[in-house]
Order: sequence, then C-alpha cells, then structure tokens
Amino acid sequence: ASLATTFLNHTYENPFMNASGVHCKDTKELNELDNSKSSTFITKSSTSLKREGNPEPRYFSVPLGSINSMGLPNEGFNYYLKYVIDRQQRMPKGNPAFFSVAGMSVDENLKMLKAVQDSDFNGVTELNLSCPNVPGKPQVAYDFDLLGEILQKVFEFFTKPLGVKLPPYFDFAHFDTAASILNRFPLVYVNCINSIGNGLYIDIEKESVVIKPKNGFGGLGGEYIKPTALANVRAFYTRLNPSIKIIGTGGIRTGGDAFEHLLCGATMLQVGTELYKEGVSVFDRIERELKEIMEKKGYTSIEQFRGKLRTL
Ligand SMILES: O=C(O)c1[nH]c(=O)[nH]c(=O)c1I
Repeated sequence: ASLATTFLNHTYENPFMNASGVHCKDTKELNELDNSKSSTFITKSSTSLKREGNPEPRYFSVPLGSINSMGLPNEGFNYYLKYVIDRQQRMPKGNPAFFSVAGMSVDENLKMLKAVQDSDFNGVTELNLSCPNVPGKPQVAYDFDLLGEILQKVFEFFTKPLGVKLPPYFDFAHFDTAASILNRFPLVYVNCINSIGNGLYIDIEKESVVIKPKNGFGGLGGEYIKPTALANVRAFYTRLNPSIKIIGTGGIRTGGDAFEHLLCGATMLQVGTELYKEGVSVFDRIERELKEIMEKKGYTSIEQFRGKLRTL
C-alpha cells in the first residue's frame, strides 16, 4: 500500500507532518523533523518579534492528551523565514515547507504576510486564526465579521498558497457560516482543528491545576479531541469548494486515527500531542500502522477511501 499524497501539485511520500507549535520552535527541532519520516514540517506560529510566552509550567501531558497555554512563545518572524529560505537553498528538491503566522492584530498579520509574499519562500503559508491562549485576545475565527474582513484584506495582495488554521466549531450554524465565508476566498486548505480552547485538567492528589497561566485553563489536545476534530474535518469537507483541501489535526495517535481522518476527507494529517510525547519516531509507527490497516482492507492507495465515510 502506498501512502503517497498529492497536495498542491506536489506528491509527498505520506500525508503526515507535525502540528504547528509542536517540535518546531527552533532550528534543532525543525532539522530533526525534516530528517524524520514526517513528509514535511510546519514552523511554530510566529509574531513579528520574538515572544517569551506565558510563565511555566504551560504545557502538560496527561494520560488522554495534553493541555497547554503557551502564550505564543516563538523566535520571531524573521527567524523562521530565514530557516525556510535557507532550507530551500540547501535542499532545492526538498518537499515544500509550511510557514505559520499568528499576529496579535489584523495589521500584524498583514505585515507578516506581505513579507512572506515579497520573500523567496516558495512553500505554503498557514494563517493561524485560532490561538486560544493570548489573554485578552478573542480568537479571530470565532468572530465571523473579523474572519471575513481579514481574509478580504489578505487576498488583496497575497498570491502564494495560503491555508487557515481553525479552532473547533460545535454548532451546525457555525459550520455553515464559517464555510460560506471561507468559500469566498482562494484558500488552498483549511486546517481543522486547533486545540479545544480553555479546558481544565486537575491533579487530584495536589488538588490543583497543572499549568500556571490562566489559573490552569488551557487548550486541549490528544485523545480528548478526536471526535471533535473528525466532525470538523467532515463538516468542512462536505461544505467547502473541492479546491479547498482539508488538513486533519487532532487526536491522531495511531494509524487507525489517521485512517478515520482520511475517511472524513482530510488530505494532509498533522500530529501534535502524540509527537510531543513520543518524538519524531511517532511518524514511523503511525505510517506502519496505517499501511497495515490499508492492506488488511485491500486498499493500495489513500484515494480509494478518502472522504468515503459511510452514513447509516
Ligand atoms: O499557546 C500557544 O502558543 C498556542 N497553543 C495552542 O494550542 N494553539 C495555538 O494556536 C497556539 I499560538
């Protein structure tokens, strides 16, 4: 069975990559990703200037997933742009990389995207509209007027491939409204989902929360969020123009989880919490498991079942 995946006219050897924010903060982590069985990588969401982020502990692995309130710590926009452009020069035949931006304002996002547009970067850009952990900043993707406004302004000048990272939605009216806005723009993908915002994990022995920022409230990842992630992948796959692909993120821990995201219609698959727990060897394991499932079912390619989720 082949895991070959064509996305934006490029064929990747498999659909797997990291989720932004995990194992992608600096050159060391990005190089390790690039040298792993991950088919490509995405950088940590960047702001114009370097940010320290929230006080620690701000990420905590728990049995069924993770909780985080990182607060957008990153090395700054120029650091990551330099990394991806140096890599293009080092590896001209390398798989296109993904570059994530998460400005603290519409203007900051426009400024970074203009710089990407004017740069030699030839990969894919992800506009993160769903960071749940910057105190006082409501998520753009939960403000539908702002969502339409920012995309309108972006596509007045941005002509390179652009996707958006979305938070989970939980209501059909929201799926419908979000999709009707997104369908107005030449996006190449939507990435569903970001962490489920503002969960609370308690350590019963200590009778305490486990992360310092926001009195312990943080974005949930891992097994907790797979049903919500699958629903969002399916909801947008069935609502968006076929030219807008879906990247499936959330709760991918095994080959079976990956298969389920593909059944819902995902093209690329991102691994976050499980990558944090296992390291880059997680890609070897998940790829092997997905191949085994496909062979047991008699599939030789992903196209044979992508999006073909049955209903009753
Ligand atoms: O707190 C973070 O840095 C963070 N954490 C997340 O769970 N999702 C995000 O998009 C971000 I920008």
